[in-house]
Amino acid sequence: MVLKVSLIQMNVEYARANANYERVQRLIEEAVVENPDVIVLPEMWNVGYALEKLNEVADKDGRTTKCFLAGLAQRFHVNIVGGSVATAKGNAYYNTSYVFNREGELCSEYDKVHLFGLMHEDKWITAGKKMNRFVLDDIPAAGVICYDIRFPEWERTLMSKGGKILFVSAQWPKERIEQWKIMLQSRAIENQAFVVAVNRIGEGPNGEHFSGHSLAIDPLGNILLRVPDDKEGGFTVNLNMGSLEKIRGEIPVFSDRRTELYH
Ligand SMILES: NC(=O)CCC(=O)C(=O)O
Repeated sequence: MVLKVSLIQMNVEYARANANYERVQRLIEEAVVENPDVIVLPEMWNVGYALEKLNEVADKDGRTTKCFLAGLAQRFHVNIVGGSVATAKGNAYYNTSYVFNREGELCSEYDKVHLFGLMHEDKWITAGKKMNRFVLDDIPAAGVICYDIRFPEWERTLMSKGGKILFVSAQWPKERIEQWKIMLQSRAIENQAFVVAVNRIGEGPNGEHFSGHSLAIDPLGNILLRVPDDKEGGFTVNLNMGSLEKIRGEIPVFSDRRTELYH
């Protein structure tokens, strides 16, 4: 079985939610022409890292985003791994990811677990405490957000129940893009899973340059798609899901684990 995935690499306008919703809608409308099975968005695409303005711009209970993404998923009959958005829930702010299936049903809600101090995320955002596993078109998958990829034990835990695709949404600066690539290839190889990672482009509030470099990687670590740096659009890749069982059968890293020794 081949799964067609469209990576939406896009600029994010600082604190301008309406402009960003319009941009996502336009890019999804363009991407569906290629008839993808899954669409993937970057991190914090509703307002960027507008951390000091969260009281004005965070999406209350994610209501606007959920309604928006559910509507697009249903309208185009496509699964959407909705990157993440800044949300306000109770008295706290979160970096929240929503996943919708083709019927527009919410499959997962995940609050980023590892907060990135270098971009002051930990001062403003509350860390999540739950996993992000979901099933799309009968394929078990998991999702993480940006800095989460530096914690291989987190991805291992998420993928240890048979996950076949790891989705990553990010705002990862160009200056560390080589680390991004190496870590994503490592997460693919060690979990024998496809990795689909979408990074934003454009400039951040503290002078960061985000170049994109979104990637789709196969379970052997080969790069299937590298989106050109600084290019905006939907970029589509085919994942041959059939290749996975053979790879997992030949080198059974999950069943060869010695978890009794790992303390
Ligand atoms: N938004 C993020 O979590 C950025 C993580 C990052 O840049 C890193 O180097 O890690």
